[in-house]
Amino acid sequence: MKKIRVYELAKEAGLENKVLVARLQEDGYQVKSHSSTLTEDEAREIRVKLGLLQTETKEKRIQDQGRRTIIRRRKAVVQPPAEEAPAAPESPAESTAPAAEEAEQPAAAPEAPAAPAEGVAPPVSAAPEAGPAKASVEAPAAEAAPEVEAEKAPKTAAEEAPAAAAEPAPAAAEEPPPAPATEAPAAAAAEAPAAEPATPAQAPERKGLARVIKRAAITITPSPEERPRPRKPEKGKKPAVAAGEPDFDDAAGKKKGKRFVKFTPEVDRGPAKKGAAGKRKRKAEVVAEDFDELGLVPAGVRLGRGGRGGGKRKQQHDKPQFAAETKAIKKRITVYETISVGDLAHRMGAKANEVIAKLMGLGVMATVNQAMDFDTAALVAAEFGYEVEQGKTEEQTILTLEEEETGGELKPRPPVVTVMGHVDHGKTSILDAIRKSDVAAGEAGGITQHIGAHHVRAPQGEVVFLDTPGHEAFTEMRSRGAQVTDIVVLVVAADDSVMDQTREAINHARAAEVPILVCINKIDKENADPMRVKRELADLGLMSEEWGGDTIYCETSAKKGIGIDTLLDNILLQSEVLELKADPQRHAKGHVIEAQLHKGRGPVATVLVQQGTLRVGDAFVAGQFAGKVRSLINDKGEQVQEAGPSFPVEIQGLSGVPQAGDEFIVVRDDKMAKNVSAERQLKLREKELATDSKISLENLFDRMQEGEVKELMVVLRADVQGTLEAFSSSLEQLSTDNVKVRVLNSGTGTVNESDVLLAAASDALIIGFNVRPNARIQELAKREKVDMRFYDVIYHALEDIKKAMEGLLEPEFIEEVIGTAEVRQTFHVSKVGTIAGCYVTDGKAERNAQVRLLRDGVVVHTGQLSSLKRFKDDAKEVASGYECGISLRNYNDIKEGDVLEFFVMKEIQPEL
Ligand SMILES: Nc1nc2c(ncn2[C@@H]2O[C@H](COP(=O)(O)OP(=O)(O)OP(=O)(O)O)[C@@H](O)[C@H]2O)c(=O)[nH]1
Repeated sequence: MKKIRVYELAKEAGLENKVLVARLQEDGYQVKSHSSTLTEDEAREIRVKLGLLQTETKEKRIQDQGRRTIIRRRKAVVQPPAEEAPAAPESPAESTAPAAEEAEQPAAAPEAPAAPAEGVAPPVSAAPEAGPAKASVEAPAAEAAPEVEAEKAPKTAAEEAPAAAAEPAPAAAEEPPPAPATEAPAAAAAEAPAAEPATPAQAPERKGLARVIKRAAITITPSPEERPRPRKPEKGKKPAVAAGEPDFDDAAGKKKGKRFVKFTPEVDRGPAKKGAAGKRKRKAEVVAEDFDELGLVPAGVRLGRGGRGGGKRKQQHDKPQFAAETKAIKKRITVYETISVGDLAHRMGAKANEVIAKLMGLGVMATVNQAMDFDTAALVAAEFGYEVEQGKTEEQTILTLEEEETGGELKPRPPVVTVMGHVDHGKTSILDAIRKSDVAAGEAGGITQHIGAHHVRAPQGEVVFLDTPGHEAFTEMRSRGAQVTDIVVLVVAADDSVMDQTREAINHARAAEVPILVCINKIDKENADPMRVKRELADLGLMSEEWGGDTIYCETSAKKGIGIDTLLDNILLQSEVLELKADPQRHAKGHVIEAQLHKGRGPVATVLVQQGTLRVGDAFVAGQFAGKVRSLINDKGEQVQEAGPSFPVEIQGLSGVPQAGDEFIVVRDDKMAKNVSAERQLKLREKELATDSKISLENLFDRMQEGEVKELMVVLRADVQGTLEAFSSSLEQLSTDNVKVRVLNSGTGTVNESDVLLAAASDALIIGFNVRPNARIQELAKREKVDMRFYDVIYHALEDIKKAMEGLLEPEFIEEVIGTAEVRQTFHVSKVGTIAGCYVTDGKAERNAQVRLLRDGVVVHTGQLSSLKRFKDDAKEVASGYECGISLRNYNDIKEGDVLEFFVMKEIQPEL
């Protein structure tokens, strides 16, 4: 027999796995997790409950109903309706439980007769009412009073509204009316205005149900607490309305429904979706539900579906079902990772000030935009009587589905290559030469469309080249989590030697653990000396195969087209070793290589498919944007219908422009794509507000303790090579059994952008000696949350790192740069020394601040001011945009173009 997994049903019902699992467990199914299996019969039963059989034909539904009816009849056989009916009146003022029972009884009475006559319909109507009433009592009630249809009620009630203990009463009131109208009032007496004469509803099966709806609407009028929540009755009604399904009856008024819909984030909406109407409703609600599920909708904010045609009916169906749960749930807030103070207040319907006050009470100082973690949010929410629950994101659901997705077999895929090297060593020329050897390009008349990557079909095989040569782009992609390159081709000019960027490229490729293939270019040049290049590279650990190493070397002349074939051969050889494979049958997944807003076509993105096959019409998420593939264009500018693994294609159909390096993933449908997109946008916002998680000397020890850090990676910069070497060797000696210290990249001169990107991508620290980064780099580091530390003395840096590794680093002071000034002119005044005529470019210059003199980003001197003047007057401080005269204490070597950086040391308050 075919087994069906819970998550499949959850997917069908658009429910979260855990919600469905909980519900099934509640219903007595033997399920443990979303991957538990169910028999077909069980699945069918559940689908009926969840309203998923709505799409079936009428006849089928009728059959379903019939099945149910049969069950009921069984009970009907036992029927003691008449007896129970009388019982009801006796326990009028009882608590909910009794009320429920009573409700059932009366319901049973009327139904019993109806059932035989019409089948399912009548019982349904009765059931719904009883259901809500029983919520808590359900099971026992059903058994105890083997009423015919009452059963249904308990079932549905159980599924939908365990929480609705208090409300059931009113519902019950409605139900009883039919047969023992008198009892109804009695039972409901305590609770109920709801007791309105629902009687007519039961009499005629479907018609009656329809009527009930109207009444239900009337019922709503009672005070909010008493609102009857007739869930099951809907079943009866639905059939009437929507092709006789056994669903439910929206006894609840439209108004009610709207109200409830607002709050219910993860309420099981399954049942509501039953009928054909349910389907429609589902669509109409998509947005509201999605946002609600995501917790994006603050409590109290209506997620109304507007007054569009059909909407009302849909609402009615939902409402009753959620009604019971609503009360409990509206006091619950779903938080994913963090939530801002403002958001939390909004969702609780409280003022941000109140929340801030509570936080202060807890010893936390926060601003309205500050993010709180889950635990803090839970504490604060509790103070307001709210419960906070950890949200499970749709993204996690995707991951689970992905894991469970059984695709086809893994097939070999072409390698993806990035070309790196020093400026002018010939990267672009090599790419051009390779492109010329592309058979397909030749066929297409050499017309190529620049889409950021090209797929070369050489006689030797297929290779994909990324068109963004250089290690910066490579590392920037990697810092965004995109590891798309399989092989790095390192271009070194034979007439030149290993240069700075050659070294950087090697370090970047190594940090990404991507194999390097060396291409010695420009061998046509007279002064070409490939051997020298090989020797230099061997010193850097890239030993050629012919010398016993494992690095493949090839020699080319991009200009003359020499060696290009060999280069391609070698790339394919290397890729064979890597055994690159992908499953073309899965949902497509890959990364955005580049994206832009095109004038006529809107947002377009070039993606590299890494897994599965991407097809026109696929719903997808790229970064924080959702979309549906409208068209696919390959690197030759041709429209294609699909793209398999390693193929770069340009897609149209995005809702926004993603960033290079963003993940691209095809999902089940548009709805899921939108959900994930909304989730990501929310997360991004939260992340921006949240504190960083990157490595820093302060958090090093904690992260070591948590086992997150096994290797401390460092990017070094110093004014002179000697310092670098001395520091590197001492630093590596700090390695312990638990943590290895590794220098990722080092170089002379100040910190540059690629250092920051490398550190960000590799979770590394940047340490500089006598160098200072410019404002742009500081800004970038801040954005990428990279910890940069600057020292004058090697010993201090080593001491800090050692302390940090031992958890003893207690930063008491932190340097705060308050301003910078540019030296525009210098004057020498005898007995005073050099006076610098400066222009304050940023912040302010302060007489008592410390100052650092920078020349080309390198610290030349650090000390204090001896004077700060505005014209002839001494000044305490000079603001940005003004000129001033500055002299430094005991230092005269100031030159035009130097930069003065003013800073103060601020004491850090120890954390409580
Ligand atoms: N003689 C000779 N010149 C070459 C060869 N390859 C490239 N060149 C020349 O070297 C110069 C730089 O080549 P590019 O391909 O632009 O180098 P690049 O590494 O892409 O340079 P950037 O994009 O600036 O980083 C150009 O003038 C090319 O014509 C070669 O194999 N032989």
